[in-house]
Amino acid sequence: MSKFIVRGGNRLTGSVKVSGAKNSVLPIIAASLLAEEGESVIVDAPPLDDVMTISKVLESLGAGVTYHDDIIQVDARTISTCEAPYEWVRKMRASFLVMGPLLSRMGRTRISLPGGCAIGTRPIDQHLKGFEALGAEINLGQGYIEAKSNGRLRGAKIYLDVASVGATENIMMAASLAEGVTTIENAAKEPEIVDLANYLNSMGAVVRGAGTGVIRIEGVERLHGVKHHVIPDRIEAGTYMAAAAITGGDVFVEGAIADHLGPVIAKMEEMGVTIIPSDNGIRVISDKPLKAVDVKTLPYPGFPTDMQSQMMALLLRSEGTSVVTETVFENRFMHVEEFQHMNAEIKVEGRTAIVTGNARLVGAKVCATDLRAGAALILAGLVADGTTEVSGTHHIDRGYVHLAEKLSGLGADIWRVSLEDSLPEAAKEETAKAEPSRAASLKEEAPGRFQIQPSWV
Ligand SMILES: CC(=O)N[C@H]1[C@@H](OP(=O)(O)OP(=O)(O)OC[C@H]2O[C@@H](n3ccc(=O)[nH]c3=O)[C@H](O)[C@@H]2O)O[C@H](CO)[C@@H](O)[C@@H]1O
Ligand SMILES: C=C(OP(=O)(O)O)C(=O)O
Repeated sequence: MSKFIVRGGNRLTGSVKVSGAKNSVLPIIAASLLAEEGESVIVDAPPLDDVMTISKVLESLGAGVTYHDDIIQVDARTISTCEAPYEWVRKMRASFLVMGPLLSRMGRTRISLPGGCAIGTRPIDQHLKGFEALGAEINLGQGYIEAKSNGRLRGAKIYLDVASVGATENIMMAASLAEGVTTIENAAKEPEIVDLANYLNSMGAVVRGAGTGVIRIEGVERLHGVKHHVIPDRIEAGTYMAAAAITGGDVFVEGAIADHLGPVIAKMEEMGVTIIPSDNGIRVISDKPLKAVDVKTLPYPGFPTDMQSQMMALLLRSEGTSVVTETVFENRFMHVEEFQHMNAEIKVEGRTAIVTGNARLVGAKVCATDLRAGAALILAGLVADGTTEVSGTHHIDRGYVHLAEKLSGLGADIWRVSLEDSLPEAAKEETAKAEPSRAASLKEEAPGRFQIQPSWV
């Protein structure tokens, strides 16, 4: 068990480097399953818990996976089963992305149903509709989904009822080895879709139109392993941009691609933040009071739902009242209650949250209910009076590499404590309440009891 401790009040300055995109690397690792020849080498793979989870899924299928210095190597020539176990699929929805590759390469697959999660029910009907259109027979039972095809999948025209990122990716991967041409209409347009298409194309696939609403895939007979560099994580970048903006800072977010962050940049500029994009990153200068703005999440190129909670933290510190509308997920306001523990005034009405600005945030014990909620609470902690303790760190570890270290590098007063079970209750209580100086001295007094959490590597 661990938590982040944040002491508010520091202005952030300096430079922070963005890691590879979680939402790119996960489908790309899944797509490596399609390589019947050669090894796949995925560079700039961030050492995230989600990356470990998908690697475990691949290993359970018989693939060889190694990780070293942000490089993942996958040998999928050795896959021996097409059944992905509950043990790993339950941990992360993106595990379901192995279904398309397995179905098209092996002609059959059985995968545990991915669970719903805090932010919404997250059905998979569009993935299954796509597989059926490609000729697969789908059966559901005992918590598993089975898909079978009689020979090769056959290309088809598929219209997605919602522009689902995961369904677009799963269908693109399945269609890459299908016979004939597949067209996905109302496809998702996210940069991660383009990254996956580039990866598939360098493996030998023929995918055209990624990044637009219509993607055309001409099936090929075989794909091979390649080396690929994952794009920088636009949501991690947006989170550090928000950290600079909320603290009145001046931060260079190295590696951030302005083209991928259009709506985030537009909203921050509307708030009065100066954004200077360059070839190798984005500089964010926040030297004026922030102005309230309204935000509505939408599929790309709209405002990303994965930045909604971080934006709400900023709006709490802006002048005026803002309206935040979440249209992508039906339950993505769980952070509101946690913000309220920090003295925030927010009223939720259905999919809309009315945020009262100029909040005097106070440090509190709060819980990350999902990945981005955790990031948003840390942002609020950076400007709160006193100390904020954010638990639920396993959510944050899914998507942020060395978050405390990166923020400390910019001057934030944040660190992570891990309480070993052996620590007496009284000491745990004391530490939980401790001021940083006290926690630091406890670290020295009891070496081994406190530690920076190791990453999975
Ligand atoms: C690993 C990954 O890339 N995760 C991202 C991906 O998730 P993910 O791929 O799961 O998100 P989707 O784009 O599929 O979901 C968008 C909406 O479509 C609905 N839906 C989806 C599939 C389906 O078959 N039926 C259906 O109704 C969902 O419930 C949701 O309301 O895109 C989301 C939306 O940008 C991001 O928040 C996630 O960070
Ligand atoms: C919702 C997210 O991810 P996932 O789809 O992996 O749950 C996210 O990255 O904010």
